[in-house]
Amino acid sequence: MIRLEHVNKYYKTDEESLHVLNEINLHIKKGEFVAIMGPSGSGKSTLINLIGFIDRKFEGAYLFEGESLVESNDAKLSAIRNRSVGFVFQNFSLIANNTVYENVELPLLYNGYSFSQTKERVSTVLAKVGLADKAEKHPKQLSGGQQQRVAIARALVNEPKFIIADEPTGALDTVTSVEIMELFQELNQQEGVTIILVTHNPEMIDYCSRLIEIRDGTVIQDKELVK
Ligand SMILES: Nc1ncnc2c1ncn2[C@@H]1O[C@H](COP(=O)(O)OP(=O)(O)OP(=O)(O)O)[C@@H](O)[C@H]1O
Repeated sequence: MIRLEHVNKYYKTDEESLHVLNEINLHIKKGEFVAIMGPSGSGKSTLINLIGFIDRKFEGAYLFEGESLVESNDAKLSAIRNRSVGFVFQNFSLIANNTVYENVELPLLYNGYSFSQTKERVSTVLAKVGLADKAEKHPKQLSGGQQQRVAIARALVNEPKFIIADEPTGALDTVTSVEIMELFQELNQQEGVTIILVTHNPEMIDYCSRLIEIRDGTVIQDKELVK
């Protein structure tokens, strides 16, 4: 599904050029649950921004479902991003003044769904993440773990091809982190959701099917994890 070939990325200033991704070759298949680990500054965010169609300024090829996106303009890339990828962040990124329902509904607003289709989809994903009874609450009335479940529901509501979760448990306590990782695992194993997880926490890789380690912009290890 995701194929990177000889990808190099530089951040250039007047004085210097920083080589942040160095000859990345990666193939991520549908249904995988991939952990990306590496020290701070190793290039993880740069890599997921590229995979998530946020950044298209790099050298090399990105083939998504066999199609090269290098020539796509910003409008086409946003359209692909909206229908292909759901994002989950460390800080949840929910809108405080909106209800849970309104937060989850947001990605659907641009897609021309009817009121009843929207309601059906939002109810389905809220049930999937265990929040069927919280639709009318506001984020601040929920625990951190529940807020992250709302963010996961929002990421899923458009039925994306894959999910990028950037340190999704970074702001949560240990027990809640386990619950969130179990939810990701369940979504991956039972619903076939493809997940790319960035984490600093080695305990999180127990839930994943593959580990990619990055150092100084280079993949230093890429292995399947046997359960
Ligand atoms: N917009 C930018 N302009 C210049 N340099 C940048 C920019 N964004 C990132 N960098 C540099 O690129 C390198 C890789 O950064 P990146 O954010 O991808 O690392 P990371 O592995 O995600 O780190 P962290 O775990 O701290 O989030 C770092 O040296 C960083 O300082």
